[in-house]
Amino acid sequence: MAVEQGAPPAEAREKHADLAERIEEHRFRYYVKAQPVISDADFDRLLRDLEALEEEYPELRTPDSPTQKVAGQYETEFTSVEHRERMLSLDNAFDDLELASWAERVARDVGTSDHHFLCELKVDGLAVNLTYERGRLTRAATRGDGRTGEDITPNVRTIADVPDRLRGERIPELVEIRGEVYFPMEAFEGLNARLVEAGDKPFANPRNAAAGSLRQKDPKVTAGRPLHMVVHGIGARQGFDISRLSEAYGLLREWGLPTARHNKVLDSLDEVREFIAYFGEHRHSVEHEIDGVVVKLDEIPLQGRLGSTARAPRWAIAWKYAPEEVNTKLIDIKVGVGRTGRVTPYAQVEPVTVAGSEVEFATLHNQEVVKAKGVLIGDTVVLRKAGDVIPEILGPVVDLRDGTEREFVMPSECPECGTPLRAMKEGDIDLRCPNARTCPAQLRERLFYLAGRESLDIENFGAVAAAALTRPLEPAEPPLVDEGDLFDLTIEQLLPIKAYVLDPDSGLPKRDPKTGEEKIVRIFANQKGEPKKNALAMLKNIEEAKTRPLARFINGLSIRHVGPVAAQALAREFRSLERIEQASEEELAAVDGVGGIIATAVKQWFAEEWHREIVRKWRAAGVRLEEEGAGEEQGPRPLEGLTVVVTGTLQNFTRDGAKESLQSLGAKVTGSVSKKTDFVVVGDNPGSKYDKAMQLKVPVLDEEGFTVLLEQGPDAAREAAVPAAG
Ligand SMILES: NC(=O)c1ccc[n+]([C@@H]2O[C@H](COP(=O)([O-])OP(=O)(O)OC[C@H]3O[C@@H](n4cnc5c(N)ncnc54)[C@H](O)[C@@H]3O)[C@@H](O)[C@H]2O)c1
Ligand SMILES: [Zn+2]
Repeated sequence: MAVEQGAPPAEAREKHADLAERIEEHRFRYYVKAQPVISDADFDRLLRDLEALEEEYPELRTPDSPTQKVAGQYETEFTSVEHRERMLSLDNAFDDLELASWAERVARDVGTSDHHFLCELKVDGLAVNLTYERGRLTRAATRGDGRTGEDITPNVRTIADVPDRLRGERIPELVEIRGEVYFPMEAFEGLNARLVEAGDKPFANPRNAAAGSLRQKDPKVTAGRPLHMVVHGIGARQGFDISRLSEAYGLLREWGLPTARHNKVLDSLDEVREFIAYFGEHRHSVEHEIDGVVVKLDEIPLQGRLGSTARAPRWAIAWKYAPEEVNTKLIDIKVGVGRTGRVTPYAQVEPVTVAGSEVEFATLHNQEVVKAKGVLIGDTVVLRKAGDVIPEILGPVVDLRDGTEREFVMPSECPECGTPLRAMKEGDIDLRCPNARTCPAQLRERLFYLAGRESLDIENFGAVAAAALTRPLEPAEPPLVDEGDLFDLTIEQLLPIKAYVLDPDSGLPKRDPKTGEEKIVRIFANQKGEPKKNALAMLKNIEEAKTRPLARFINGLSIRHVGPVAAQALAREFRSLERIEQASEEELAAVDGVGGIIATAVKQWFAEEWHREIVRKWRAAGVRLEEEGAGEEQGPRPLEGLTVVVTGTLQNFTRDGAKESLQSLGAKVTGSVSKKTDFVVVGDNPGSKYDKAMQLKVPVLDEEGFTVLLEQGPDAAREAAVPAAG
């Protein structure tokens, strides 16, 4: 096809001008105000759109296009300073193809296959240039447009990581050190709380907090912020010859500069891919937020051979991970009631996709947290979903407020039963619904937990069943008014039940997307009124659950402060629920892993008549509520006296299951390896406990060896162990 050399159509010019203007505006808000109004991902998309347009109409790619510049040139209240060497941005790779074609270009243009990749983490903060002259910090500046930055020397001097003087040997005449200043995630909530308290604007995320904290007129304000720095580059230099960037970092470190800990020099692109994949998985085990990996050519002479474009070096590329932060609208703040009556606010946001899943709700913990975050209902907020963690709201985008936003008010009554809420003890921040027995929310949540994995592990019994059995739309009388009748449920009781279909995240009724009406269904019966398969399965599973170990029952009672660990300890010590009930507070408190607070909570629990009634009904239904071999005819305890540590993932046991099996045979299970440990059971990905065991020559059992220990005892297991003991 013949290339037409005509001028770009007016439409394209307009689109270009519009995009360019928007990008400049967002850069100003981001770099100067530290209050961006769109997410980085949305910003990157705008820039990519502009690039695509310029790809199509190269004439539009003028030197002052945002694609050709590091950032804008802004008038600010700081003095401008020239960098001795330009500070550049980075080109991005968003997929493997882009990474591979970068590597290919590098290989072709350096003219030698003898080169190395230096992989670094991409720190999410703001770029700073430090100038050291004869070892003294003489200037610190922001990146600005890459040639001229802002002089922020007094502010940077307040950062503890940044040495005022370099120490050690071979200190050069002059060197520019480039790095990233960041604000730690853990300190972020506290900062916003203080800002809101003082009537100031909160920040939307830690990166903006870093920029805002550093670009302060008064360096005393900066000094009060816990800023850190990581060094990731070298600019101009005199009297400092380097041939490999990685080696230069070693020297910088000796001088006292905060170089990165996770850098790695690699030979091949495949290893680079592994590095990228590894930190994609372990993103949150790094001490600062990262948004990608920067791959650099390690050989400095070869870097020089490749040079730079107006915007970025050709010898480096930034691999960006999927963003974990998005902007969305905070539609409402609602409250939920948990199984112990705790009432927690949660955010309902306009649904967004982040880190691969759709998010509609985010936790807010309690009314104090809502206040500390400084968010208002109606705000645009930054929502973060990191790995498996529950989504959370970082902060509001204050600059988008239009005055219609309103403050959240914590309700004074339970949203499900109307009982006035209160703190259960003085000093408690959490408010609770005191109506433990009949509050539908608490009962539903308790049942859900009782049937859940940590307790009786009843399959086919989830949130929907818990709600349907306790608060059906029909019949008027629910089959369960508390957990007492759980083991007496019959299929006849289940068939007529009609209930809302609940959203598992919010516990709220789902709606028909077409009519907007709440979905109502017969939960346990089909159209013909016959039992559904899962109803029968549920009843069968409930029946089977009667024989679960005692600890699981204790855990499932939702006694305050009693979780799986305390439940184990109580079961192990007393071996029947009856004996736990009869024990004095002192006896309870004396048990290893129990203590005073739990002992009091257990006594208080049994003091309630309706709680004792639950236990009576369960017994009457055939639940034993004792450990096998309790009482006089105590079963054999072949592992009595042994101390065992379990680490890593086993195929046929959960961690708890492995523990329970050991404890039921009399072994003590502990969390750390010492000389007194008799065996360490090791599954997949065991970590440091395995190393410790090897070091101390403690016998290590794989899963097969573990089975030998359970079935044949310690002597046989010692033979099956990995390092022959002794
Ligand atoms: N939300 C908004 O409105 C808005 C506006 C402007 C820019 N931004 C965001 O800012 C970023 C773009 O800015 P950019 O030009 O700085 O590009 P960039 O963040 O993609 O990459 C360049 C920068 O990465 C930093 N960096 C971190 N770790 C590094 C390492 N190990 N080695 C080398 N450099 C490292 C350097 O400071 C360098 O200047 C993007 O994430 C963009 O989304 C957002
Ligand atoms: Zn209630």
